[in-house]
Amino acid sequence: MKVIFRVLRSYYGSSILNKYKSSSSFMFTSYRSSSENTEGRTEATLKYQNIPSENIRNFSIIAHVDHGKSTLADRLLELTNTICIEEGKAQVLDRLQVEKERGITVKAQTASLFYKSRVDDQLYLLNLIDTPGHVDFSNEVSRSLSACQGVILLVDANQGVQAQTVANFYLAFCQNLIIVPVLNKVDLKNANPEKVEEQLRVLFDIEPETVLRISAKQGTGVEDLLESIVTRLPPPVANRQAPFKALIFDSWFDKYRGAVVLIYVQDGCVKEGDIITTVYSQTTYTVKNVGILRPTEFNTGTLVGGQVGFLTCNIRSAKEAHIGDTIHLKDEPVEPFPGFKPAQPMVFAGLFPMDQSLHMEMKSALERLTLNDSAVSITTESSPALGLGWRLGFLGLLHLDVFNQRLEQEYNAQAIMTAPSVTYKAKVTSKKLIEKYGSDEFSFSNPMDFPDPTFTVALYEPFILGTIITPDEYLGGVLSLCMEKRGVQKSSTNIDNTRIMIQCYFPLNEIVIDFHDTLKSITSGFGSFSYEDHGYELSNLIKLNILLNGNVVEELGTIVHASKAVSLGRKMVLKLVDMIPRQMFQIAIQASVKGKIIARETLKAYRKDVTSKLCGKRGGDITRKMKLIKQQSDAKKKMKMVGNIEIPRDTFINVLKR
Ligand SMILES: Nc1nc2c(ncn2[C@@H]2O[C@H](COP(=O)(O)OP(=O)(O)OP(=O)(O)O)[C@@H](O)[C@H]2O)c(=O)[nH]1
Repeated sequence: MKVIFRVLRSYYGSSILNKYKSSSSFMFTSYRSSSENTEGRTEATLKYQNIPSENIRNFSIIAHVDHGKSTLADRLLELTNTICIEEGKAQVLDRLQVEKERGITVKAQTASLFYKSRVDDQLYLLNLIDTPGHVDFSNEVSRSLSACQGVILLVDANQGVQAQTVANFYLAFCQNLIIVPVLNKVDLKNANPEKVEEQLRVLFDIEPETVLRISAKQGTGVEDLLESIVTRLPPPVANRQAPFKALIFDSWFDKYRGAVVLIYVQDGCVKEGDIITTVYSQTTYTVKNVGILRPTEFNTGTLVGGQVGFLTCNIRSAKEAHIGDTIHLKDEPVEPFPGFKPAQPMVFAGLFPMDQSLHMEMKSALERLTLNDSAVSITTESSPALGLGWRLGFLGLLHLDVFNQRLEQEYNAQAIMTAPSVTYKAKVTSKKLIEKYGSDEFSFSNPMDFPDPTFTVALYEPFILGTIITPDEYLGGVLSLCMEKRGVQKSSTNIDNTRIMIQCYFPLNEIVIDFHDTLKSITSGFGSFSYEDHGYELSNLIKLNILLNGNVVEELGTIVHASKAVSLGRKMVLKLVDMIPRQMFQIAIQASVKGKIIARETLKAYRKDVTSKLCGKRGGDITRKMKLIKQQSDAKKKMKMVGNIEIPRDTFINVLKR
C-alpha cells in the first residue's frame, strides 16, 4: 500500500530545509553550515561511507498511539544536531496535512542521524524509522521493522501499557528484534514508572532494571537512550564484499523522478549509474540518485552494506516498486528476501462523485492518491442511484477516513462515500454463479452480490482477535459491549491491581464502525483496543432488504447476522421515515428478510406548493415565483428517483450509519 503522503515532501521540502539550519558544533557542522558547498558535501559523504557496518544501528520506535514516538524522534534529531527545531514546531517527521491536523502519524518516516558515543568516542550512524501507532497502519510498522535490528518500545509512564503496546511488542518479538523498553512522560505529575515497569514485567517478562525513563518533551534521559541504542542494539550483519543485495521496504511517488524507494542494503554496494534488477518484477533500471534521509534527501552517490537510504531509478509507476522486493545488480543475481505479506484490506466502501459530470476528475485524483497508498484496493462499481463510482478497500476505518480527507484536501475532490462493510465469503451450488466467479466459493463485499439463499451452501464472515485493556471499574460495561457485538472471550489477564487485559474474538463487521468510540466512552477514555486478523468463520448471515411501496431498493440493502436482523430493520425504517421527504402520495417503508416483512412505517402524503405563500399582497410577482421554482428544482438535483419516489442522495449513506 502506498499512502504516499510523502508527495508532500515537495510541499514541505523548502520550509523544512530552512528549519534545519543547524547550530551544531558536531563533526558535520562543516557540511551542514555549508550545505551548498560541494567540498563540504563530499567530505560528509566520504565520512558517511566510511562508517563501518559495526557502527550502524537500524531501529524503530514502536508504541501505542500518543505515547510520544514523534516527540522522541524530534528530540533524537535535535540532540544529534540533525535538525534544529523551532519553538512550537514539533513533530517534524509528521509532514502530511492530515498528520498535523489530527496529531497522528500515518506514514512511517526515516531519518539518518550521526552520533558520537560518549563511551567509546566513536561515530555511529543511527537510522531511525518513525512508525505510526494506530492499528490501521500496523502494516507500516511491520514493514519498517524488517529494516531494523532493534526497537525502542516506548510506553507512557502515566497511561501504562495499552492494547497497541501489546500488539507492537509481539510484532518486534516475533521478528527476533532486540527490544529497549523506555518509559516516556516521566515529567507528568501522575506518572507512575514503578507501576508501568511492573506491567512490563508481568506481560512481557521485561526486567525493571533494563527499563529506561525519559521525558521526550523535556529531553530528560534522551542522551542516555542514545547511548543505550549504541550499546544494546546489535549492528546489521552485512558483507560489503558480496554482490549487492537490498530490500525495498517503502516507496513514495515523485512526479519528476518517479518512485523513490527506501532500501535496506544487506550486502555489497550500489552507486549512481549502476544497472539494477528487481527480483519480483524482473525489470532493469539505471540508478539515478542514491542517498540518505536527514530527514530530507541527502545525496551520497552510494549506499553500502548495513545502510538504510533512498534510491531513484526512473520507476514510472509505484506498482513496479514492489514493497518487499529484492534488488541486485544486473547479471549478479542473489537469493531474494522472503518478502512481506501484502496489506489486506479489511473495510470496503463505495465512492461516488458528488456530481457525475466530475467522474473523470475524480478518477484521476483517485489514481494519483492510490499510487501513493498501495494498501487501498480499487475496483469500479456502478449503482442505479449513485451512478458510476468505485469500490475501495481499506485497512480500517481510520485509514478510510484519512483517505477521504486527503482526497478532499489534496485533490479537492468532493465524493459520496457509502457506509463501510467487510468482505464475506460464500459457497454456492448455482451454475450461473460458479461460472461467473470461476469457483463454487467466492468473496463479496457489496450486498447487491449476496447470493440467492436457495443455492447457498454456506456463508462465512471475517473475524478478528481483539485485545482490550481497561481499568477494572469499567469491566462490566466492557463485557456487555463485547457481548452486544457478538464477541467470544478468549482470555483475561490482570496486568496490575487496577487494570485488566481481555482478548475476544469478534466478527469484524461488528467492530468496524463504532466499537472503538463506544469503548472509549464507556471507559471514560481509559480503555484501549487493537486487533489482528483471525480468518473466516461460518456465519448465519442474511440480506436485509428495504422496500419502498413494495419495490426493493438495492442500494439500501445490507448484510446482517440473523440475530440482529429485526432490530436493524426496525432502526432503518424509522430512520428512513425521517430522512425521506414527504411526497404527493403515501409511501410504505418496509424491511424484509427472505421475502418476509419484519418492520414497517408509513410516510404520509404531502404536497408542497412552494409558491403558495406568495398568495396575498405579493402573489403576482412572476420573478419571485420563478426564483422559488428554481430553488426547488436545484434541490431536486440532490434527490434520486427510485421508481417514482424521490430520495435525497445522502440517505443511502446515512441510513446505514449506526
Ligand atoms: N508531558 C509530556 N508530554 C509528552 C511527552 N512526550 C510526548 N508528549 C505529548 O504527548 C502527545 C503525543 O505525542 P506524539 O509524539 O504525537 O505521540 P505519537 O506516539 O507520535 O503519536 P502517533 O503518531 O499518533 O502514534 C503530544 O501532545 C506530546 O506533546 C513527554 O515526555 N512529556
